[in-house]
Amino acid sequence: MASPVVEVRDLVKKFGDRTVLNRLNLDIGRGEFVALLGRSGSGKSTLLKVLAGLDQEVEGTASVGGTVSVAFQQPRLLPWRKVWRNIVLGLHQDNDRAVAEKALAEVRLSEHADKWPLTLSGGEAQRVSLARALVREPDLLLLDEPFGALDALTRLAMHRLVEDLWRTHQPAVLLVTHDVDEALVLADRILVLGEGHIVAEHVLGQPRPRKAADHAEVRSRVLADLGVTEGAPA
Ligand SMILES: Nc1ncnc2c1ncn2[C@@H]1O[C@H](COP(=O)(O)OP(=O)(O)OP(=O)(O)O)[C@@H](O)[C@H]1O
Repeated sequence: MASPVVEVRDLVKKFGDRTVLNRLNLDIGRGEFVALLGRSGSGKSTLLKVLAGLDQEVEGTASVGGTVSVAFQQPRLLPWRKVWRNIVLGLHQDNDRAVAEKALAEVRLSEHADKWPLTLSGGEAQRVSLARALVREPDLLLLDEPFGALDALTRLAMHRLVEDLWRTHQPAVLLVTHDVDEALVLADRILVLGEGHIVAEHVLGQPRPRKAADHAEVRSRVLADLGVTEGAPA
């Protein structure tokens, strides 16, 4: 892989006596879209926190070549700042309304610039959160179950939006999800976390959009990796 944006080598993360990540290795290429699946408690969010630089008490190395933005399941907007000010919060040009408006147009929320976050729907708030992440033009975008709290139709619309934004901005993406179908639609590569490290990798075919039929076989294999009997929820 030419100059990976993420290089993780023998990463170990312990909480007290408990080893959550155990000699984990991972490379992500520039502009690559990777989905990370794993059973509840397998350490997905822990890995994202390490990559975001929020947890540095680890053994091994986790290097990121460039800037990182994170979007979480909960949008985490500041309720006392209008939507546009949330987007540019902390940027060096954080009074730059034009920057915020461009980002809002990209997530199709132009008319919401002057609203308060608490007046937004869940899907709208999540789009603001994406705009805030992308306005920093990150080399790596970490998405921690960003669509998990949304209804099914909104989630489908978000998938299309994220794919558009990914094509426009071309960050590498690491998406944590419980939804195998979401991973199949969005990712170039699906990784399965178990026993503290990557236990399976599935490379998905190009070009996009792939056909549903092409997904069926990979879907079965990912579910088997997760120890889920097909037909049962992951
Ligand atoms: N700050 C902490 N202190 C102690 N234990 C923690 C801490 N953070 C996470 N853990 C433990 O580490 C394990 C992995 O947690 P993590 O949140 O990374 O899992 P996950 O795969 O993201 O789970 P889920 O899919 O349910 O969100 C869990 O057993 C959790 O209880």
